[in-house]
Amino acid sequence: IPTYEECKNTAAWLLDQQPFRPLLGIVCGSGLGGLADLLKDQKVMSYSEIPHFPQSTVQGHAGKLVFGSLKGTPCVCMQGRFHLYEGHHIQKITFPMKIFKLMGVETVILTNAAGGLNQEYNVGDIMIIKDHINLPGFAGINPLMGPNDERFGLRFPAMSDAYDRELQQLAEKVAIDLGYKEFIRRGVYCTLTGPSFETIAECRMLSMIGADAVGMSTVHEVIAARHCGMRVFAFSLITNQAVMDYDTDMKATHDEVLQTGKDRAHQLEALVATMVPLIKQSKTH
Ligand SMILES: O=P(O)(O)O[C@@H]1C[C@H](O)[C@@H](CO)O1
Ligand SMILES: Nc1nc2[nH]cnc2c(=O)[nH]1
Repeated sequence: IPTYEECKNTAAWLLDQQPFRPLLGIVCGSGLGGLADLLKDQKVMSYSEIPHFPQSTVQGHAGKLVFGSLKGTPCVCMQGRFHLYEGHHIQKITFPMKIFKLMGVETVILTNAAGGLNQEYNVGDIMIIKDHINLPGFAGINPLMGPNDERFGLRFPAMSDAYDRELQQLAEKVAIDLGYKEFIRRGVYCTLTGPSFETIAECRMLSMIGADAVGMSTVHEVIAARHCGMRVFAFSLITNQAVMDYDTDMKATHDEVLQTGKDRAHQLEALVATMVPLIKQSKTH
């Protein structure tokens, strides 16, 4: 488990290596690493060269930290995130959020690939996350377990306002302006640990408890980011339909997940590129 001092060291090391003082952090979901291409004057670092950073092990997660400028906003982008199923300790999964905070990041945009549970959703839909269900949390898996370091945040942080409502509205407006009305959604994301995809009975249960999409990430990062006071906006790309019916041969595959990411890359990039300059930061840069 990284200590506060180790987090400080990593943040200082990263600031030392390159000229950007990022105000915005972006996390790329499976197959969505192309978002990093939005950044200009890039300075790219491999996770393997960054002190205390875990390594990416999943196809579609390059394992690179990219600094750069997006229409004037200094950004840091994780091209590759960490998942519980890779065997990382939960506090390693959220370590980059602490590093973001210590580098001065104010707002985090997280993205993921998810299965659509809501029967009205189609593959290729972009779902603005309005809330989450931390199902592993029900079984005692929460990134804030263990001693609390007050330098990051409160022992008992609220999560009822985890997903910034102003940013949700902004994203919806931008999406409509870009002509995405037909495939922009707003819904509840539920995380599971993976790596197995869900059974039919599990998908039915998740839908009944109020989830619109299911994935294997994001929630832990969001909890950590909110704990240390960053604003959070997140969206899911619905890469596949969750299988809800015994009368079908349909099944989830990582290949389909990556393919849908490729197919929608252009629209996702336009959404983020249009949104970012409209996000007010408290610091000037
Ligand atoms: O990092 P994300 O949540 O986008 O990745 C999802 C969950 C699994 O890692 C993978 C399954 O295809 O996609
Ligand atoms: N758990 C889960 N994660 C996903 N990531 C992309 N699609 C899915 C899915 O159907 N289920």
